[in-house]
Amino acid sequence: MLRRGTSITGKAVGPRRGAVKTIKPAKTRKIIRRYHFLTQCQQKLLAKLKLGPEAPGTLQLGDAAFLEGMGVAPGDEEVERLLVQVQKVGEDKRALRRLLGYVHRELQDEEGLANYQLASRQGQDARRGGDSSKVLVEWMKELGAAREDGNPLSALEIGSLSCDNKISTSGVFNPVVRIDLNNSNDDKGITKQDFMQRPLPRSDTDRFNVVSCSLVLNFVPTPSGRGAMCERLSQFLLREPDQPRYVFIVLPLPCLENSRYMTRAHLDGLLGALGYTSVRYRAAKKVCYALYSWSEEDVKTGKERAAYTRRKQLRDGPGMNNFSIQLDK
Ligand SMILES: C[S@@+](CC[C@H](N)C(=O)[O-])C[C@H]1O[C@@H](n2cnc3c(N)ncnc32)[C@H](O)[C@@H]1O
Repeated sequence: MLRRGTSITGKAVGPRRGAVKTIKPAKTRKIIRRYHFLTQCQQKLLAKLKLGPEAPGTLQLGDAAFLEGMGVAPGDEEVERLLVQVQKVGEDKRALRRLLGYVHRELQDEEGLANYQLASRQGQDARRGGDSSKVLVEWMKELGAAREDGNPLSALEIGSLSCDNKISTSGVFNPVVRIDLNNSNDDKGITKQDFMQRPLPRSDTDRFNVVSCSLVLNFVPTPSGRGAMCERLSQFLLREPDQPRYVFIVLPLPCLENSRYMTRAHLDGLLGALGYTSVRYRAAKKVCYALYSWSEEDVKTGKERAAYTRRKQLRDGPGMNNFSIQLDK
């Protein structure tokens, strides 16, 4: 289907335009779909151009074709048609950089991002009956890790969209440090920060009992980027002995159930190589929740880790996707 004409910039739905704070469900889905479509286009264009994720920022500083693409009017029919078939666009580097510029402009549009986040926040309820941290809180209580006696657990929430999610309101976690790549400007308790750029802790003061990574890994565009994110998670877990240490990961169900390169067992193995042990897992209708405990002594090297540094096809079938996570060699 040709997706055109609708910019994620949208109309007066984002917080920066003032009072309107809701988006109709159909529009919510449209905004989220458009954003994911653009992210995928960007990923494919970068791969074709053999460029890294930082390239748009550099090209923006003076590449003529890229800047020309940035100047194309949103919803341009010809460009939209090319984007839908981006794999088939030839190897003309100039044309590819022009398309990249077009996609980049829309992805960078602050109001569009605010709308995307607003849509995602609203989508949380529609998608899975509430925010995913409900499951995290439930599991922490089940495991006896949660202490509501005035000595709660600390948490880092990556990809936080709201200060009102259970992770922040249950009393099980305190403090909760919330970060997100973008910031919808209406939520003062969320710091705009790329987790991959967050300064590494020098002591346990900057580390946490729990790192939550809900629907974030699938947002990272490349397998090696996802691997790097997985690798980085444990840097933010407490080192002090006897402290609970967990990561909570939520993924769209098809990432594990319908991928050629990823299964639940493979994810457990990959995280196992990084020192994690699976303690809870639940597949819901559209997403899956997973909780892992971590221990520094369980970090593997050599062959056990090397098995996850290559993309290996695990199964195949019609309609399967290519989601994968790859560790650095
Ligand atoms: C689909 S939303 C999910 C939000 C929410 N956690 C949930 O479960 O619904 C993904 C969020 O992850 C954020 N994100 C992706 N990569 C990130 C990174 N490297 N650092 C911080 N936030 C990131 C994006 O900005 C986006 O808001």
